[in-house]
Amino acid sequence: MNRVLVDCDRLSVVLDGSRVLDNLTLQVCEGDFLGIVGPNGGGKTTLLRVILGLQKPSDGTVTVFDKEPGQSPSRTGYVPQHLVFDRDFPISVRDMVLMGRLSGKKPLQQYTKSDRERVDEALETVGMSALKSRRIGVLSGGELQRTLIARALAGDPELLLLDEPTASVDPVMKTSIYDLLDRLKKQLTIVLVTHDTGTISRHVSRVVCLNCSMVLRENPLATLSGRDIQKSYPYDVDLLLHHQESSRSLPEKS
Ligand SMILES: Nc1ncnc2c1ncn2[C@@H]1O[C@H](COP(=O)(O)OP(=O)(O)OP(=O)(O)O)[C@@H](O)[C@H]1O
Repeated sequence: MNRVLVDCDRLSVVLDGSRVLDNLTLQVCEGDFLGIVGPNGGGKTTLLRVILGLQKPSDGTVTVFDKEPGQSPSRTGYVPQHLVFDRDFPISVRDMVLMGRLSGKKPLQQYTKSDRERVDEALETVGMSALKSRRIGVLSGGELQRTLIARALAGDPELLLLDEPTASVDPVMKTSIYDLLDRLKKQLTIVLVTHDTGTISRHVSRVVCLNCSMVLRENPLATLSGRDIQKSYPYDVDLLLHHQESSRSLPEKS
């Protein structure tokens, strides 16, 4: 088995009196591309926040790179679901991506030539080089997502956590973000929170469902059925099971 990077053992998180995660046991190993699906409010973002050290567990233990969460910031890249910023603030795409090099720097320490080179590589990787001088406030949803992915990559992480990176992008940009993740998964361990249940099976190596009753079911992809995913959602979902050569729909509805 590959090295365990994230180890959640009987993790529970209670927020404002509600048990958001309940007794969750989960490992993320080096080389995994793990998809996390589940309904709105199912605790997906909370799980990422625990892994990042931004949310303390109420019960259970979590280690990330064999340490307490948050102790290895330069090894973990994060692409948040929501970015709150002033759209009029005059910061360029390149400046935003440079922030990915801040980890480990002392206050007011200058960026180096190698920081800037790494940023240009990250922009190239996500296909944003041509827009590097553009103000972030005018970017489209897909361009902003690519910028945020570049910012995460600029820190040279070993583990990349993405929270719904395709939530507000059109189908073409969605495909291109998945193409990018397919390339990145050869070098990085990836945890992807998404509602794209019909798409992810083509890309990820494993899927974890955090469902309405906050009970975790973890299945090897081969045994994850349409009914399993449908049970996690309070409404009908369309599912496609993709094999390497062909695809077929799963008509199961509970
Ligand atoms: N700081 C907080 N205080 C109280 N409740 C919170 C807090 N943060 C999150 N919650 C609640 O915890 C639950 C899980 O939230 P979380 O954002 O983890 O869900 P999610 O699965 O990522 O949802 P979505 O798919 O809508 O993004 C929600 O009901 C949310 O309102």
